[in-house]
Amino acid sequence: MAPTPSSSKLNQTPSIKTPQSKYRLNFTSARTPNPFPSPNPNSTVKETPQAYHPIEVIGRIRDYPDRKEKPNSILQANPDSQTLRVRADIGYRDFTLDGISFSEEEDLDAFYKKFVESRINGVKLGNKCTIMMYGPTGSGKSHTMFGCSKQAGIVYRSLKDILGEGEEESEGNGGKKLGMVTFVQVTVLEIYNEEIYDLLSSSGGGGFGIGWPKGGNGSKVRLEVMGKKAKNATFISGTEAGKISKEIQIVEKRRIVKSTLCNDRSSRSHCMIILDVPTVGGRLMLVDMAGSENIEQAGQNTFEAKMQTAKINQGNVALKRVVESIANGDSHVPFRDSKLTMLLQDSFEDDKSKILMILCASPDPKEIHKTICTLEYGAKAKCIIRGPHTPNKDKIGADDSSAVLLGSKIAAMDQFIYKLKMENKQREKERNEAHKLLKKKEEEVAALRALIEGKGSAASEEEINLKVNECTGMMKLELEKKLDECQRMAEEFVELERRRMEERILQQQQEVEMLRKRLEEIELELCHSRDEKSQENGSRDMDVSSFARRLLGVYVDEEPDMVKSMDLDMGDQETFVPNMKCIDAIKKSDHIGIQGLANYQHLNNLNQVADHDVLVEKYGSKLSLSTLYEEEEAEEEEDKEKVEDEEVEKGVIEVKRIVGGSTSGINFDAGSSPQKFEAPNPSRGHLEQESYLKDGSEESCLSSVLLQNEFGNVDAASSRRLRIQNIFTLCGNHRELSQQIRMPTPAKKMFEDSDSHSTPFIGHGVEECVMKSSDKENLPLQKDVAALLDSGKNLSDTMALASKENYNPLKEHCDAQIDVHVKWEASKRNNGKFITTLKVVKDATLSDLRKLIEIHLGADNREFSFLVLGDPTGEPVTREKESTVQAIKLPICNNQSHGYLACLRPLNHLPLSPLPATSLENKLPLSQLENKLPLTALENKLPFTQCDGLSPKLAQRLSSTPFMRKY
Ligand SMILES: Nc1ncnc2c1ncn2[C@@H]1O[C@H](COP(=O)(O)OP(=O)(O)OP(=O)(O)O)[C@@H](O)[C@H]1O
Repeated sequence: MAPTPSSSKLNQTPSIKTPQSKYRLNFTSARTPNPFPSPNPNSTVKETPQAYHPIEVIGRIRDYPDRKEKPNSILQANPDSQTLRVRADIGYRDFTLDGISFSEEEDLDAFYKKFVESRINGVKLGNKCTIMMYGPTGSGKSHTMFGCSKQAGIVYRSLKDILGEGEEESEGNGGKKLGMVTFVQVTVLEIYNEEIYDLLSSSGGGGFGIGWPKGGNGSKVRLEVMGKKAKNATFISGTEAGKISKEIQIVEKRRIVKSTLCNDRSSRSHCMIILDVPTVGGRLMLVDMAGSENIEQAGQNTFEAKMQTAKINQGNVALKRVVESIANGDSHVPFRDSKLTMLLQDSFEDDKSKILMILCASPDPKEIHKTICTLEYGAKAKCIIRGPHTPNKDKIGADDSSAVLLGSKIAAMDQFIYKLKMENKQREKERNEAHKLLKKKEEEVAALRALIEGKGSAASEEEINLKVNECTGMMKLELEKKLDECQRMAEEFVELERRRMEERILQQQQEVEMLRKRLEEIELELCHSRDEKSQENGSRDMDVSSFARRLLGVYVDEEPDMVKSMDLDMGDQETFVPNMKCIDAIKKSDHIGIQGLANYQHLNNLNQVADHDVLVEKYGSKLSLSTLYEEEEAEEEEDKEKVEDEEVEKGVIEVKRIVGGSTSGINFDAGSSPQKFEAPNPSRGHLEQESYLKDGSEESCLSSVLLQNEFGNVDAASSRRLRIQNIFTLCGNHRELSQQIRMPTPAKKMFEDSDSHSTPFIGHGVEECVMKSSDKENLPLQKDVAALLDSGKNLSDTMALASKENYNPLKEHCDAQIDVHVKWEASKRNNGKFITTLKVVKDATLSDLRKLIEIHLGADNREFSFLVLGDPTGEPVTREKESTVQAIKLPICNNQSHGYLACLRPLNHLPLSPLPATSLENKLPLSQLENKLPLTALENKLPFTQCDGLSPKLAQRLSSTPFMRKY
């Protein structure tokens, strides 16, 4: 067992084991003198003027006088009488106390005098003292406090000391009696189960020695604690110690006691006797505490006993905590944990109060554990140090540290304050700047207001104008940018279109060139065909050859002086051209309505004869040839001159035969040369013409007139007549051309869709006109014209009449017959060449129509089949079905003339025409053609079929070219 530090070394070495001993040790040198001198002369406690131990601990070791065999004591006091050694089998443990007293050695009187009497003397002097009895049950606490029959206890002795027994002091004391305090007030309280009972008071009555109950809590008065004292506690006062002591002993019997294993009459409550000395203000508190044993050790097994023991221990434990707290220097001392500590608070806090703790212990080895606990408790209580004025003065060091801490805190706060000040200055500076800025803005606002309100609208107008100018400038810039962009885009577009047009023109030029070459081939083919069939067909081939030459001549670069105009005011030589038209019109006449190729050729030969002979005579052969052919071809024609001369001779013979054999209005001098014609006899004009028509001859009297007029061998009347005849013809031509231009959309569109733009449909109108002119039904018209000529009316009236009357017979004629326009089917290699227009009866079938077409085709005949255009199947009509299909089933191409379209599909797939599928006019925009005046030589060379679909202006120009109307 570790030795307990000796109390004797308290002032020398820090032997105290309590945690807060360091604080206590720091002030050992500043101890104040003990105001209550220890009665024990052997006490080692040194009184210091500044600090002292408020609790003096004395050990009281009981004795067992009743036992015969005393147990070996485990307690042994050192020679200094301040160290108690607890011996055990395994060692010992020393406890330093303020005094040790063995009851065996010192009875109560000696003990009282040694350790208590001095305290009581202080009470008599007005001091306060608390004497507590602490120890386990059966350790002699009550015995020491109250004594026994043989010995008086501390209570009596104290009362005796305080009240005295009437004995006067000796003269050595100055003749002054110690018993000058004549009475004391005594209060006896019981603290049981954390309740305070007034043992001097009972419900059943009061007064000393009168009717006190023997026990139990039934008559006890429970008191409340007010502050640090029991409220309304009963006290007894007296001057006689014996009586009071007796009374105390009597009421003490009212305490709750119970028999335990340790004590037959174990006190179960704390008893507190308060002796107040009113005359001096002294107080003596005597506390007999209940046993501090453990519950198990007390043998309390029942629930009530355990609860009771717990309550008792609650007071002891609370007192123990208070002592420890004070010893540890805690800022809080748990006085309120129990009623006992609450009543003892003044004893611990009052500087004038002194505590004497008597530790009662048993030397019995069986009680060694309780003994050690008691000694430990006392040793801790002994460590309590009180300052000179307050019990917690030992916290000065902490205060110093707190001061340092506070100083550092203050410094930090100063620094923080400085920082705040700096920030405040910065913000103040910012605020001033903001204030200045605000003032400046306010001034600006005020100036603006003044400007708006005061200075009037002039300034505002200037500002507005300035802004408007700015906006205008910006908009102008944007507009210029957009204009530049548009200009650039336009230039790009124009350039693109220009390139496109150039490419197109180049392509068209190539096409024209190709067309020209193809025409030359056609001419050659026709020449060959003529050569081959010249013997069979005679003069007809000559006509074809002549026609081919004419056609070829169209595409020869025209001479600048070449006349192609239809102006009626031209000279006689200029009438050659319209006369050619008349001749061509006459060629078209046929009594069955079919364009007779033989008649056409024959009449053409007549033309050739007239042209050639007259021109040779008048202008020379070269000039005559140059108007019809190219000069280069003239050389070639010289090789064929003989053949042509034969043809001319045949034509002249034919003309002579016609004129001579008929009664035509044109009289040829049979005996004269072919170049000489007689003027027609107007009086016989009708008859001659009628006979001519009846004769069925194809030649027209007008042709004769033309020829006669062309060569200038006619008189003025005949010339006038000839011109009117030309007008008549031209009016018919013009009408038909106009009809073609006004052709309704379906029919026109049909031609366009069938890629038949190059179809010479305009030619149909001319032929039709000629046919009607040559028809019998046209006789009245021609008679009217003749009469008109005879009457000498002007040309305009004549022309108007011709134009007007020229149309009516057609309608009547169409009632019995229909027009069938025959053409080849258009393809990539074939442009849909127009063949002719045939007149057939309504009942005619395709088989009948085939016969006529084959006759018309003649040498160019080839196998073909009819296409019923518009048929969804697109299939041609088979040969077997042609006899069952009527011509009127063919698609209508002209609603006014009841024309029908017979489209032929070649079966041998030979290219009928080398013309390209597209032509220049079909590609060029109409507007371009209209505006492209005058026409170039290239355009004048275009075939007549190219006029179809063109604008009237352009078509008229093209159709006015006489060489282009026939092919
Ligand atoms: N020093 C002593 N000399 C003679 N007898 C004693 C002494 N101490 C105690 N006794 C006797 O021992 C018995 C118990 O003592 P006491 O009642 O004083 O114990 P206690 O500590 O008060 O116990 P409890 O706490 O239970 O009240 C008593 O009969 C008492 O007479």
